[in-house]
Amino acid sequence: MYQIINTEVEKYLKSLPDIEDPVMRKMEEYAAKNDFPIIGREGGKLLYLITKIKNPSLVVEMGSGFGYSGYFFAKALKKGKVVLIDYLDRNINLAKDFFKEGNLLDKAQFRVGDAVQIGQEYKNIDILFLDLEKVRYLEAIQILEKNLSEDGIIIADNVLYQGKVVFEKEDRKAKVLDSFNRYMFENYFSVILPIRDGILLGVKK
Ligand SMILES: C[S@@+](CC[C@H](N)C(=O)[O-])C[C@H]1O[C@@H](n2cnc3c(N)ncnc32)[C@H](O)[C@@H]1O
Repeated sequence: MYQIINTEVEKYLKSLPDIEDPVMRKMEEYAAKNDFPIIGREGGKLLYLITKIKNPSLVVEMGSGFGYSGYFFAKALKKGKVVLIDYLDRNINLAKDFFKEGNLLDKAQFRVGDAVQIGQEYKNIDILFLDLEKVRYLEAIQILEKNLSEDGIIIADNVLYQGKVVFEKEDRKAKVLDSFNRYMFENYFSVILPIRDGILLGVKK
């Protein structure tokens, strides 16, 4: 794993005062205990901010895990819903439990199955969040882009892939992510924020 942000800067960022939400904290503890990769507090707060600014009617998450990223979307939603999709029943059931505890069940829809397949059922997606298998990012956007609303936003996590897109260009996943990033920069107005593992934001040109 390569260091994307200077360690001291990262420490400073983590030391700033933060929101307290017992369910969020519980989810972070679950992730740490089970070594489950989540977008993390800074990434989650970015999802929250974008949702507040955008005021979307429909958010679709591809690869929801046990609901941590979805929780930030749901918490920020004023209207509409977030669709959480994951392959694993176990993850989605856990997400339902956490959402229930956070009183957010009415903001969410839970789906089990392949996110690329299920995602296609939704039209006019205002925020499409990609956090599924990295090798499927390019396929996912190419299939789902027609389902985005006019000013839809794409958010993709892990696009720097622990720095491997820069330092291990021959790595199979790094290659696919590099192709995805290039596609997003050519066809969309995109930026990559070096938060944690790299988060890409894109809108139609
Ligand atoms: C990195 S974890 C998701 C973390 C979550 N987004 C968060 O930040 O809290 C990736 C998840 O995607 C799921 N997944 C991977 N490929 C998928 C696919 N094609 N369809 C549905 N789920 C998928 C895995 O089961 C795993 O739970």
